[in-house]
Amino acid sequence: MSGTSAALQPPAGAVKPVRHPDAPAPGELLGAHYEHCFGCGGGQSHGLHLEARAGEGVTVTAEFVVQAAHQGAPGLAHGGVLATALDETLGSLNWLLRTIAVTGRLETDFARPVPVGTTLHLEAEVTAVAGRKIYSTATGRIGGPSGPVAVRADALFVEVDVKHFVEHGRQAEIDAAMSDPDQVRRTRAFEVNP
Ligand SMILES: CCCCCCCC(=O)SCCNC(=O)CCNC(=O)[C@H](O)C(C)(C)COP(=O)(O)OP(=O)(O)OC[C@H]1O[C@@H](n2cnc3c(N)ncnc32)[C@H](O)[C@@H]1OP(=O)(O)O
Repeated sequence: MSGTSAALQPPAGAVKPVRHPDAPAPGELLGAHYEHCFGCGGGQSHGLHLEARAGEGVTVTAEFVVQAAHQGAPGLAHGGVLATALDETLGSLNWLLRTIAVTGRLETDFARPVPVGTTLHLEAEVTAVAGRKIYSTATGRIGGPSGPVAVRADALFVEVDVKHFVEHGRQAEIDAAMSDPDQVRRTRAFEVNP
């Protein structure tokens, strides 16, 4: 059963997403967009360390191994952590569009419990774009990439200007990210179209 509400139905006039010509080739790992991102960054010891890979069109696949630090009930992944894995995977789609966007709405179905030690196999795709609104969907499977769906989500991301981060982020982290001598890291911290 899907939890998709009317708010996540693309409006009339929505168009198919267009893969950016400079998007990573299908099969290529996207790498972390920001070292301190809880979803994908290597600098978060209890983070998800999710690894996403470009697919065909505007799709990605990703893997997340549930660690003991991600428990809710004994031996089981916390639902909020699973929602984070879906959010991060969906967010990584924006790198294929080369659009800076943030999650406006995320609707999640939890279909099966996910034990600690499980590899969650995630797939996500952008389904439609309407102005600044980006509609997308994702699944997380267990027992292999073709295993049963344990979690799924539908989302609306909203395109923002880089000012969104500069105006709202804490100054220390903004300054650190902006002054990174590595141009790629500086750019990807905010997923800005270079
Ligand atoms: C750098 C990449 C990082 C990726 C990390 C993983 C993704 C994340 O977790 S991002 C972090 C979590 N998200 C956030 O912090 C976002 C917080 N929210 C906001 O900043 C704002 O509400 C924001 C930007 C989403 C929308 O605000 P604003 O820019 O003023 O746009 P606004 O005019 O309200 O909305 C634009 C359109 O989206 C729609 N919309 C906005 N929010 C929603 C929502 N929750 N549900 C449905 N529709 C919505 C509006 O109805 C509007 O539609 P229309 O154009 O048809 O009228």
